[in-house]
Formats: sequence, C-alpha cells, structure tokens
Amino acid sequence: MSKLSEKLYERAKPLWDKESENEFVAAMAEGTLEEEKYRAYMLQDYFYLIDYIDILEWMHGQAEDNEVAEFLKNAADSTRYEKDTVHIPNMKKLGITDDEISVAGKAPDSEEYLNYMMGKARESLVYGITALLQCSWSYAYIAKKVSDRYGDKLKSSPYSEWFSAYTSDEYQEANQRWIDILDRVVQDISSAEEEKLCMIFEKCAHYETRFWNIFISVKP
Ligand SMILES: Cc1ncc(C[n+]2csc(CCO)c2C)c(N)n1
Repeated sequence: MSKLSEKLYERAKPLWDKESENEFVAAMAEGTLEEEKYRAYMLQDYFYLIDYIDILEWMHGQAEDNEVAEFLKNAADSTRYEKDTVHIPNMKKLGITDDEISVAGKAPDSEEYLNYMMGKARESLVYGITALLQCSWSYAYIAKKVSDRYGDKLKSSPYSEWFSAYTSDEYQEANQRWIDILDRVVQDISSAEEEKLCMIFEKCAHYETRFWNIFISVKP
C-alpha cells in the first residue's frame, strides 16, 4: 500500500507542473516580471499568511495528539516569524505603505481559497493538515522545479531570492516534516476518506493557480 503522501503527489503533480510554467512564475524566473505585479503579489501574500497563521492556531487548539499539536505550534510560530522578518521588510522595500495595507482587502480568489481551507480545517483536523500541506508543498515543488530548469540563469533575476528561500534545506525539510506528520496521522483511514483528502489537496492546487493569476492583469 502506498502512502497517502504518494497519492497526493500523483494527484497534484500535473497541476504543479502547469503552475511552474505559469506566466507569473516564469516571469519571476526570467526577471521580466513588472514590479507592480510582484508588489500586488506580496501584498496579497501578506494577507494570505495572516489567515494561514490563524488557521494553524485554530487547528493547534483542536489537536489532541502531542506531536501534531507541537508541529502546528511550530508551524504557526515560524510562519509568523517569516511574515515579520522577511515579508514585511520586503513590502517596505517595495514601497508598500501602512495606509495601502489598511485600505487593501483580500482579492476575491484569495478570500475564497482561504475560506475553503478554514472550512476544511473546521470540518476535521486532518482535512486542515492536508489543505495547508498543499500550500507548503506546492511552493517547495515549484521553486525546486523552476530552479533546476533555469540553473545559474536564475541568479540574474531580481526575484531570485523567492526561489532560494523555498529551495533552501530549511524550507524543504520543514515541508518534509509536514508530509511525515500527515502520513502518520492517516495510518488507519478508509479508502473513501483517503479519496476525500486527495480531492481537498487537488482543489487547493487549483486555488493556488488562481492565486498566481490574480496578478497577471495588474497594470503599473
Ligand atoms: C498563496 C501562497 N501559497 C502558498 C504559500 C507557501 N506558504 C504558505 S505558509 C508558508 C510559510 C511557512 O510554511 C509558505 C511558504 C504562500 N506563501 N502563498
């Protein structure tokens, strides 16, 4: 019997492969992405991370298994740390002001994605772990695939740090811990439940593509 994570991977891989060729992602790799589009992405990703941390904290409050609870707490703390030490300084560098943050709202496609994940987490902890793993794993996969494809050419892109952050050993290892936790907590589930988890994972991968596409039409 293959692990759940292997099944999730098979289901999401075609979508992640397409995502790695998405116009926004390719333009980041080639260094041709207009700064306005990146700025809009950073702002929406900031809102996304805030909700993502909320979902992790909510799930932490529900967890009965000590290892799962500790993992969720660490994930919430490290995502908050990343938001504060990487995201916010980057937003400042891009000239995003506090006023701009306070008037901007979540893009509808992002809001729908976040509501979906929160809804799944409220239905069951394992649904939430599956949905949030897709976020982490898709970035780990896409950053690695695009970095391998572009190789040294990536270094000349002003967005190369985006790729190095998500291909770093630290990020890839944290993602692997998430995969291992999920595989452990689903050891005794039925095949019907497994199929539900695959569908949640696949749906989140679709939402992830929609998230990139939000910024394609942003004009300077
Ligand atoms: C739209 C969107 N999807 C996925 C991620 C990836 N991600 C989600 S939380 C987190 C921090 C620690 O796991 C990372 C890297 C993102 N940033 N934005």
